[in-house]
Amino acid sequence: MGWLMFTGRPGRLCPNVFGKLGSGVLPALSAEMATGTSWLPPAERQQRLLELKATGWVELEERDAVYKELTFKTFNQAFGFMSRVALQAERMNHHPEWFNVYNKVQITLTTHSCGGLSEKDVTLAKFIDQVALTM
Ligand SMILES: C[C@H](O)[C@H](O)[C@H]1CNC2=NC(N)=NC(=O)C2=N1
Repeated sequence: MGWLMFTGRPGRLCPNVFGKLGSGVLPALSAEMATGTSWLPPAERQQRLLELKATGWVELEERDAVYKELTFKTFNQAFGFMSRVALQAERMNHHPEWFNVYNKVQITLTTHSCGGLSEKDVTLAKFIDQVALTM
């Protein structure tokens, strides 16, 4: 698996992140902010991306998403891994885009509702790393 250069793409604002200004000072707590599917503040985003890159995730250049390719010994292991991730994805209501051929699983994480990376992608990526360690 190749490592891509950090593209330096600034964090993008998720639609509705700042809702309607209630009192005029603080942003309203939007549904995205409450569920962890909103834009990550730039400093936090940079820190989380550093952590994910340290475990083999790469930022995609063509869209605001992270990608990782995992190789297992057998199809059974790959499918067992996918089953565990699928159950967690369903619990989180946050689903990976993925592709499997025999013992390889390619995973892309992004958040549809905000069109980019959110806290849920980071949480799911870290869960995926933990599961992969146990296979
Ligand atoms: C309607 C429902 O909330 C959704 O479409 C959920 C399900 N899974 C999801 N998965 C991902 N990756 N991003 C989402 O925004 C998302 N939204």
